Amino acid sequence: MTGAAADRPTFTPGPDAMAHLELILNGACPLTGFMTASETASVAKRGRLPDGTPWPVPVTLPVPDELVAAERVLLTDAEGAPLAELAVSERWWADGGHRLAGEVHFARPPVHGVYRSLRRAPVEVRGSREIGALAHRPMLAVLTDRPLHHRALHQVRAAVKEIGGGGPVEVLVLVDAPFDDEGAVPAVLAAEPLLPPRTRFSVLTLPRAGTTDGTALPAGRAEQLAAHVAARYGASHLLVNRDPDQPPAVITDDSPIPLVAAGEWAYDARTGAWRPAERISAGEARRELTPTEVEDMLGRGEALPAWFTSARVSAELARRRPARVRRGLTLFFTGLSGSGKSTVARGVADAVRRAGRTVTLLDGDVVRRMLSSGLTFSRADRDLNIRRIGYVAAEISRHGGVAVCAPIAPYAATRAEVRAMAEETGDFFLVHVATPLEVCEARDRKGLYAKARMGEIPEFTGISDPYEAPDDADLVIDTSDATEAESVAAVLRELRAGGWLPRMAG
Ligand SMILES: Nc1ncnc2c1ncn2[C@@H]1O[C@H](COP(=O)(O)OS(=O)(=O)O)[C@@H](OP(=O)(O)O)[C@H]1O
Ligand SMILES: Nc1ncnc2c1ncn2[C@@H]1O[C@H](COP(=O)(O)OP(=O)(O)O)[C@@H](O)[C@H]1O
Repeated sequence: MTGAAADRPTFTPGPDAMAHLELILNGACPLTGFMTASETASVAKRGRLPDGTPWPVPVTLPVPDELVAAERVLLTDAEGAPLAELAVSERWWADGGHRLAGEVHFARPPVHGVYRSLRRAPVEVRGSREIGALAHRPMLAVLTDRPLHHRALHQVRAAVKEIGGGGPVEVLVLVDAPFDDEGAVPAVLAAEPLLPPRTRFSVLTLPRAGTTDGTALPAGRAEQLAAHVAARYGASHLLVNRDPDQPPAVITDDSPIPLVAAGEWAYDARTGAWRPAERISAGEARRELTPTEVEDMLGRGEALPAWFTSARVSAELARRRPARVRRGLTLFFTGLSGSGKSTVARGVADAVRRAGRTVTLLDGDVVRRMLSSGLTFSRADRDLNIRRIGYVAAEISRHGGVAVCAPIAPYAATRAEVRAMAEETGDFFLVHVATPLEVCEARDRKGLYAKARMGEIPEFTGISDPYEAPDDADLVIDTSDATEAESVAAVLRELRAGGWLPRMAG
């Protein structure tokens, strides 16, 4: 998003650049600004800045074309609050986009981000330790973006013992969470009583992209980034948990603090306790549940087993991911005009209501009157219309409701945005009403196709404007040869099978 002031435009960085900016502003990296092309190349190649300072990942600022000429740019959060001013020293180009490099000057303490009070800057954590004996105590950093179940808790306790040799060790849990979503934060905090006594928490957002083209960080670089950031927080060691199925990460000499490899722990079904895997007799070792297994159990409303995780963490996860019969759902119909979206959506909404759930029907016509009046059928306006629907649906979902949406939504990228938005607060289910154009046109309930054919309505979907058929639909229906009741029943069947409706309803 760009703003207008002539001499100093404003700009809200995207998620990765925002994470980069936060690293610069809070002192978690050795940089005072965004990298130049040569700094980026050096870091990508050698894991070091040109002056030899070790640093594992590019820290760059991609900007839209209209910002390229700017000398100074005011960087703001998503709500427009100023965060910092960039004094541009270099403009460069990578992977199809412009980048700006230059010093960043702090404007105002950031207030954005979920759990802001827990987003402690490294200096705050270090400062609170630089007195007396604390300064010399080892501090083990644990970076996580997921809840700590029994396995992880055992690994932390074992590493504390290994580092401290019986003496006191502090633990710093760094929770990597997105800015605009609580992520795993509450579930991680729920494990506090089960962690060693001297444990503190800090929330941060690490960049996910390892290169300028947005590809994910390779494993070795992700570990290095974690080690550098942890060291800035004052940690003396970093616990690293390598997936035994993955090839070992390349460890360079550049790690600022020692990496402590977490041992492999498993649940011993014979003794009923977690133990190092090598001490468990063959056939008795049970590995922890996978995230998919956890998600499935939560979806069915089942409590997570006590051998796997604590009741506290389990309760927190159940709060965030209630059983699907109570969880928010965005049921999104897409298809050509006249394909049957409104008719089927109405029938489904009634049945879902009868099943006892709270439903809001966001039908195309009503939305265009209430939320999107004044918008045209240009691509930009259609996208805006769909984003508005997605935003409202996600909020309905956040409160456990079912949002049934029935716009044409012709563009795949915009539907993907809505899916991402909706999945932050609940589930998303996409129904493609794939009735062929000929059938829709023959129905021509509102006489619009005839007008479009005569050129009286420009940009008419399917005639003179595109419709990108989804390849990610959860259900495809064609209403050409079905009755309305049959089409409605097809959708309800899927909702029941997925667990969003009690089995007998409808
Ligand atoms: N140019 C053009 N193209 C497509 N549709 C048009 C157009 N102009 C008006 N209409 C009528 O508007 C309804 C589609 O609005 P939507 O909000 O669902 O469209 S979009 O998702 O924003 O593309 C659509 O209603 P449905 O028949 O319910 O789909 C049309 O009746
Ligand atoms: N199986 C079916 N499901 C939905 N609509 C059907 C079906 N069979 C015929 N129709 C008719 O097709 C038309 C679909 O219109 P509508 O639901 O407004 O479509 P859209 O919202 O996609 O523009 C209605 O006149 C409806 O009666």
